[in-house]
Amino acid sequence: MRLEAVGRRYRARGPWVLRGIDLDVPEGALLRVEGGNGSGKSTLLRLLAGIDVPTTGRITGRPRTAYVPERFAATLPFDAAGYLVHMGRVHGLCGRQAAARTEEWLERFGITGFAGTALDRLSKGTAQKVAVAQALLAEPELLVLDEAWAGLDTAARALLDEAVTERVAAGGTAVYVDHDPRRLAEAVPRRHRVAAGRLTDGPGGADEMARVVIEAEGTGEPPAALPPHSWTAGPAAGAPGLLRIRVPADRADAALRALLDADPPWHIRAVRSTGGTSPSGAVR
Ligand SMILES: Nc1ncnc2c1ncn2[C@@H]1O[C@H](COP(=O)(O)OP(=O)(O)OP(=O)(O)O)[C@@H](O)[C@H]1O
Repeated sequence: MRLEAVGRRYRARGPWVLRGIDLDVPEGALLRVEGGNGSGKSTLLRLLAGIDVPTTGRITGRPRTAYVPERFAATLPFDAAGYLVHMGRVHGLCGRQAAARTEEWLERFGITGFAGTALDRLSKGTAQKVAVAQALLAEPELLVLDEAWAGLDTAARALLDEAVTERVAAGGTAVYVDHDPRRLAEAVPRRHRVAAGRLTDGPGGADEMARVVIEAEGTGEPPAALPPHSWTAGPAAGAPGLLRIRVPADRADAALRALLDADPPWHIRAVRSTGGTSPSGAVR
């Protein structure tokens, strides 16, 4: 997806909240958006999620997208399970898949007991889990998370961390805002800062954005030497026996070495770079 000269203001002749935003959102990228209060982070995320449109400029190449808003409006006339099934259908799942994923995510978040509870009667924490589950259950190509961790308990926050890194390792893209500077830091996000309506690269800059995705086939356990949260395995990676690893470019050699030195060694199926200033392309 690409943003070209995107601007947004909420009133004709009102102040520009965002202006002249050019941004590439490549597949397999993890983007963190930072900025002060009221700087326009949520505005940018709503544009990325496709629930708002730019006043000027254009957004092209939108993938299948799911969004967790900063505030979940739990006013729809559904119970928790009914809402998740409905959202699964909205995201393109068939009825049976939507029901199965609903059951799975209610269980993963430990809220199966609230399946039949009306949305507006859920506690804030449980409602937030439902808000997050609706975005994760359809395995979107682009996941947009606006402070999605806020209000979740420790176990649910860890589950969301894991789900996001899994999506990204599987080739999806995630964009997030979170007040905790350490959020997903181990997964080494590309950082962007919104200030005075403009978007700049955060600390790190373009050269450090390059990531390498490695696909390997094998039968053993993923090597312990791989960085934590860097890989996804089996069906989540696209096929049984497949391991998909996403690491900063400067750690790719070490990851390849760990795969080749494993017993039995992993067969390297593909290596490609994403983001950064280096050209991307598959190498076999
Ligand atoms: N729907 C709206 N109508 C009018 N003004 C809006 C609307 N949404 C946001 N704004 C204004 O746009 C500016 C940026 O708001 P936005 O919520 O995008 O910032 P933010 O960086 O996410 O803020 P915070 O960190 O406080 O959540 C603010 O001045 C806000 O008042």
